[in-house]
Amino acid sequence: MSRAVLSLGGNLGDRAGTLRTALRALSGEGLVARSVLYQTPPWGPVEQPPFLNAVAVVRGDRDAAGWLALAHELEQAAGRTREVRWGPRSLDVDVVTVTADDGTPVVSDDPVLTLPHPRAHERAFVLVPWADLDPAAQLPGHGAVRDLLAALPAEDVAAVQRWEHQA
Ligand SMILES: Nc1ncnc2c1ncn2[C@@H]1O[C@H](COP(=O)(O)OP(=O)(O)OP(=O)(O)O)[C@@H](O)[C@H]1O
Ligand SMILES: Nc1nc2c(c(=O)[nH]1)N=C(CO)CN2
Repeated sequence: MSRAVLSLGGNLGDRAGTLRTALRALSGEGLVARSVLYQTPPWGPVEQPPFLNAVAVVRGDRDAAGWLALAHELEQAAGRTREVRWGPRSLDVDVVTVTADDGTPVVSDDPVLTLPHPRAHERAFVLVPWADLDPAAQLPGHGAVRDLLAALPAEDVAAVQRWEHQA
């Protein structure tokens, strides 16, 4: 058994419908908790519409590769095609962390699955929903999620806004 933190986001089509469908699918995959949906400005160099983002915690029989496979299944079910890096998409699911049941974090520098996710610590669209869901969350190798948020520019954090009030 392992526990994974997943980041979900999308900025094309029916964003809320797509995210809620993916979160419903996670209910059958050991969903432990999920954040509400947040509206977030696009992170990265590509000019594009705002995203909706959420974070989910799942626990089940899968190993790290199994959580990545699930992430890809959810993206495919949402009709995702891979085009521009960091560009618009109907659904992106990233594996942020995987933790074994004894608390050991999975660490990997394999480009097919890098863990913890190498950019999570600098993304308010990941850290805000994650801290909301689990105020004591830790990102292995980087420390407390709340401290990482405190280190980001305040305007980046403030721009991540609760879009629905109840999950
Ligand atoms: N922790 C991870 N979670 C998801 N994908 C990962 C991870 N580590 C490596 N990858 C690999 O990254 C590849 C590209 O992923 P994707 O197209 O979602 O990138 P992106 O969303 O544009 O960028 P980013 O990874 O910065 O969010 C995937 O095919 C996957 O194998
Ligand atoms: N706000 C926000 N920005 C992004 C997102 C995302 O999910 N949310 N995903 C991206 C793909 O890598 C690039 N930029």
